[in-house]
Amino acid sequence: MPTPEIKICGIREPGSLDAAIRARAAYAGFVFFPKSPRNVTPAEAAALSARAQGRIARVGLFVDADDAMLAEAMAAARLDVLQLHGQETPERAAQLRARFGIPVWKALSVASAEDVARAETYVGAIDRVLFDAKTPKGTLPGGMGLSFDWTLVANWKGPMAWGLAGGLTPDNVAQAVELTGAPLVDTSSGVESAPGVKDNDRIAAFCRAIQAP
Ligand SMILES: O=C(O)c1ccccc1NCC(=O)[C@H](O)[C@H](O)COP(=O)(O)O
Repeated sequence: MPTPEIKICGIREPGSLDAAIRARAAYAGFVFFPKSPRNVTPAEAAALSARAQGRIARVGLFVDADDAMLAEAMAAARLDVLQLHGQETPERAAQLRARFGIPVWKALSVASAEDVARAETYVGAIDRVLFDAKTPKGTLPGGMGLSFDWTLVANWKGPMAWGLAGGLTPDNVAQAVELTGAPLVDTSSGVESAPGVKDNDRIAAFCRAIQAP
């Protein structure tokens, strides 16, 4: 089985970015969502983005963001990928993909087979679906350290690229990859010491757990 690509999400500090790069993660995620403990301002993202340039791909994460917020973040942070983590419809995803001309990923929250099947409705609108855990009403729509039943996406053969997120840690990511065959894994709280505080040793351990020596 090929080694999955790795995305470390919710990076706010240069040291965490460097740790992700050293650990050979493919993607660094910057969260543009003021309610998140991982939120970055466009100015903070611009500095991180400059440091990341050419070393790791930059994913901007948004939750039902309006056009003005997206445009400001895009201009500041020179993002490589747009990740939509709210209730964005296929039409909205397609519109943003056309407007910004970069790949769009859509996170879908999963608790049942029907949730997984919703990916089909995004064919032609997105470049990758990220299956993430459903979170309780009134909490953040991601980054909560919750996982879902991985058998729902085991060896998923859908019409687009995909990735697995939700509750992945250095201790369980190898098992998750073994069970699902996910081509990309995404973690945030699993490599933190507190909400919004990345732990460089955990970033390294997470990547090591699924990479060939
Ligand atoms: O991380 C956040 O704070 C966040 C806030 C709002 C929407 C999504 C958010 N994170 C999404 C991610 O990309 C996470 O990596 C994914 O949900 C998995 O999180 P975790 O279970 O903490 O690894």
